[in-house]
Amino acid sequence: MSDDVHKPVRYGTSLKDGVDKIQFWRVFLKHYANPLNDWVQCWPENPPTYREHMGAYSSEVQKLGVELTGAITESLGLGPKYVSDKIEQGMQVITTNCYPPCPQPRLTLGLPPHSDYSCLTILLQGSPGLEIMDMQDGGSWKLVPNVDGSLLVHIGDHLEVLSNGLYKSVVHRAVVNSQKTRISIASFHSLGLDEKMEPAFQLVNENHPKAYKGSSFRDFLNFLSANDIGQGNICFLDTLKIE
Ligand SMILES: O=C(O)CCC(=O)C(=O)O
Ligand SMILES: [Fe+2]
Repeated sequence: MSDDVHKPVRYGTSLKDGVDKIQFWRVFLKHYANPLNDWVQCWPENPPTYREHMGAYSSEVQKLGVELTGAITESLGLGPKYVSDKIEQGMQVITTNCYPPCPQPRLTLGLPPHSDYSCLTILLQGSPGLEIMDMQDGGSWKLVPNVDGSLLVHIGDHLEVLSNGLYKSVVHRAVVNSQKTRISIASFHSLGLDEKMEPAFQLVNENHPKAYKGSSFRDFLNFLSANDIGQGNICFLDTLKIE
């Protein structure tokens, strides 16, 4: 069990076990994954096929993350290579979330409302439980249907920053149920640990002044380690906004 958010391999039950005030109905395993050869030997040895199977999944989903980032920067008029090479060399964190059945699911959450710090998150869910906040419907929670074999893609905080607010990061949470264990696998794609994400200068002008400060993945980890985000009153993106 580790509450040090800077560790490259962590498992635990809450966001920061024993530190955060509110505990959530989740166990997780979280580890770095890119470049695979640098990290795979730190991953769990059991079950014996874990490294092989998760390694194959991580590499494929990393390629998809690079491709999607290219398509998104192209849609912003920045060209497909604006950050995709940096994403290719950058951080990939894989989190496997396990939400056991909960006798009183209405009294807790699997994960509290949050947006991901990443540029992009690619999520595989085994059964429904992910909810997103629908800003076009007064901020109400909408359950994301589970389509077998499909992947879900979230815009993260760093893409909101890069686009100077044209793309919005998605606020989401995980709910639990009393019937069966739910598993999800999230792959977070970002720049290198110390590389700052800044709004693209091409998207900053008189009508759209720079709306966010630059920040790195390490800045996010420092924020996470200093704050209890499960209480719902503080989020990383808000600390980056320039009023
Ligand atoms: O389990 C889910 O559907 C959401 C997981 C998630 O939001 C996360 O790991 O950041
Ligand atoms: Fe998330």
